[in-house]
Amino acid sequence: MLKKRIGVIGYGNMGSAILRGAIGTDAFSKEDFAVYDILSGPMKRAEDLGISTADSNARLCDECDIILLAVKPQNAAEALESCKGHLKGKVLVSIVAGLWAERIAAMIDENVRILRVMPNTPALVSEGMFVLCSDNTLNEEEITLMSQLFSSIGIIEWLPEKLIDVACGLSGGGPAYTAMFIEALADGAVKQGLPRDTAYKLAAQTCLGTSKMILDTKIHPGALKDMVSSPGGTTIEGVEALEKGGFRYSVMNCIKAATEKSKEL
Ligand SMILES: NC(=O)C1=CN([C@@H]2O[C@H](COP(=O)(O)OP(=O)(O)OC[C@H]3O[C@@H](n4cnc5c(N)ncnc54)[C@H](O)[C@@H]3O)[C@@H](O)[C@H]2O)C=CC1
Ligand SMILES: O=C(O)[C@@H]1CCC=N1
Repeated sequence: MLKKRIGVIGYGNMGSAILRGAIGTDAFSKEDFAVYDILSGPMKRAEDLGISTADSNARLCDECDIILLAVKPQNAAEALESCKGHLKGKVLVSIVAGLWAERIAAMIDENVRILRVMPNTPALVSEGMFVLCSDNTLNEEEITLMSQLFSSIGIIEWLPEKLIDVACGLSGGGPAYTAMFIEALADGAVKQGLPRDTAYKLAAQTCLGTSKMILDTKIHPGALKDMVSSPGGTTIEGVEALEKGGFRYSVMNCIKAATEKSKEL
């Protein structure tokens, strides 16, 4: 068990993915966490896993040293309001998209050390991508603990806060775009006669293997593409079809749209 307890405000998609990912590792146990959610469903899901729950955000803050804010951007002000007077001297880790640390500090008006983090849902299977904000007010021990928490369930990267919006556009939302790509690959294969379950398996493992090659061998993505595309072969036919459909332009526009939205939130 850790010396510090982590309280999670909002046990939804992301809060539960982080928590369930972390308690599935050797580094953390259920006793290291507590949860509060305004809805009974998420509270019951946490309790069913043996995670302790508090009866309010204020009580959760009193019981924990580090508070992970994992509510939707539109609920952040209300959640922070309910913590007022209970955060002094604590660490607040916010995963809320588009909510700058300065705004959080102004909302709580207390002596709180703040860290922004941009996570993603593959945390649930310990393959998350976490961008941690290097402009923060944590002490060395807290930075070590946060690095330990997030690297137990994925890869971490420290970036200045001005780059968190683009990280939100790329890795925060990326699982949705990747899942759409996998679905589209599978649809294409189903059209060509492959059974659907087999098509999902082939598509997902192909994305997993390609990602692993890029991360492990550091091969340039363009070199990997060239390695597969034989002259006059099958793959270059597919590459041409993707380019005709504006594939790269669409993907670049997707990241632009998501980044701009994060800036607007
Ligand atoms: N879902 C994702 O893939 C990612 C989400 N994020 C960020 O994570 C945050 C949470 O997103 P999701 O988990 O998708 O949302 P969600 O809607 O699945 O979960 C939010 C939870 O917060 C609870 N909640 C709302 N107001 C509350 C309050 N005042 N006190 C306590 N609990 C409260 C809700 O009942 C809900 O269970 C968002 O700010 C989002 O920007 C960041 C990266 C990826
Ligand atoms: O779209 C959303 O609200 C969140 C932020 C990052 C990924 N998903």
